[in-house]
Amino acid sequence: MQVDLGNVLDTAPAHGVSREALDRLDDRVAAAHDRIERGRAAGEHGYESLNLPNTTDPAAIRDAVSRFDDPSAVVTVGIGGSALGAATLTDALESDVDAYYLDNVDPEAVERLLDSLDLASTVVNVVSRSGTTAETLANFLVVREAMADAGVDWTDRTFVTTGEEGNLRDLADKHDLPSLPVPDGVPGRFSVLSTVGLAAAALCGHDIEAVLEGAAAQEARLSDSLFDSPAYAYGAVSYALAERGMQQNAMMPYAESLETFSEWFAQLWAESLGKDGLGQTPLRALGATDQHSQLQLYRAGPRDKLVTLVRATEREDVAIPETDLDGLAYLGGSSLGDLLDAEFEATEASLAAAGRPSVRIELDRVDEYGLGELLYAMEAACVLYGELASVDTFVQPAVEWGKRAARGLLGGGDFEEADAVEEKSRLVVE
Ligand SMILES: O=P(O)(O)OC[C@H]1O[C@H](O)[C@H](O)[C@@H](O)[C@@H]1O
Repeated sequence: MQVDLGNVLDTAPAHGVSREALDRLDDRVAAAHDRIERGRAAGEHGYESLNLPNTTDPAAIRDAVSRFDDPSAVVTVGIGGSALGAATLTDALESDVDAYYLDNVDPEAVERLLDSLDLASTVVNVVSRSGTTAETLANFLVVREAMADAGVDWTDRTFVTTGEEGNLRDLADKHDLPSLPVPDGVPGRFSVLSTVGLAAAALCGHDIEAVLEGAAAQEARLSDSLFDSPAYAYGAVSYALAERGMQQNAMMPYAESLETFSEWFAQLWAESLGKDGLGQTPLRALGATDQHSQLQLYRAGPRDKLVTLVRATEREDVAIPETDLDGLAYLGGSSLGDLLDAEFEATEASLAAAGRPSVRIELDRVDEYGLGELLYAMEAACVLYGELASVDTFVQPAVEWGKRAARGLLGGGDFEEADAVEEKSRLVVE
């Protein structure tokens, strides 16, 4: 994996993040790296996430799921970091096992999925670090009822990944369900390289060892200079640009297989860095599709965006047939991959021509190793950014207000937040 900052330097006159600015920032990167390494060595909360390539035991994961031989489908019931990491992996990789995610409580979507499944050959993978998340527990109760209605013993088809306490752990213990622990000191959005993200991938037959090898390769590149670490190069440039007004970061992979990765990145970046009135808003985009949807704004709208362009340099390809159709001869004889690459490079150059910064991230392939590199590098980039911005990267207190309000509205407790919902003013136009 490599990170190319060339476009940032080419557009430096428009935003000020020049080579000299990066040289000046590098001393702060060195200090941040030192803090990160001390946190990792001490197994401190959050920093422990960057130790996962060495602490996750893939054999234990494989052993725990081994009882489920040859499922037709895996339904992961979880939300946020308990679903998006696993989904990034299974949505990016091919498998004979269908992977689905119940990470919302939209009744029509839940019913549509359950009606489509052969529950007798489906594994239900329930994931919750806290074991108390309302959406996850509600969906699990619905899925369990559906299995009963289908004459399926839910205890035969359910796997649990959760913490040492909470409703889910109690349920797993009571019914002796196969389960895995979640690692201490690893927030959900940083947990893809642990049991949380890798159990579903293992159930789908993916090479989770290769995912960890890719992650370890990027861990080995962490250094006291942004110029020696792709992860730190990305984190430092994202921070420097945000400091100079690039308050948004459009994650735009040129690979359908990385579309879910953008959703995972959005949680990682938003929940980690959106603190104390600071942060960089992650936008989800897809190349080449969103050239025809978002590029107008990125190129000619407010000068407040970094665009992150991601691609694999090796992929399967499809030839474009030769044609005698007027005006289309230039397409014939090339390939869809050639066209995708041309669009990628044209978008990058188009942004540069308008003084808009972009960073190019290139993987060799979108395979388990490449995904491990990319996921680890983004996590390390995020941790570095948080150090440079002096925010508390590993907590997310702002999500609690809404949880208490929702719980109060459902009668789950006496919460003043629920009262605030009731008292909210309305201005309805019909
Ligand atoms: O894994 P769980 O405890 O169920 O939490 C699931 C998600 O919900 C929380 O509200 C946090 O915002 C996320 O960081 C977390 O990943």
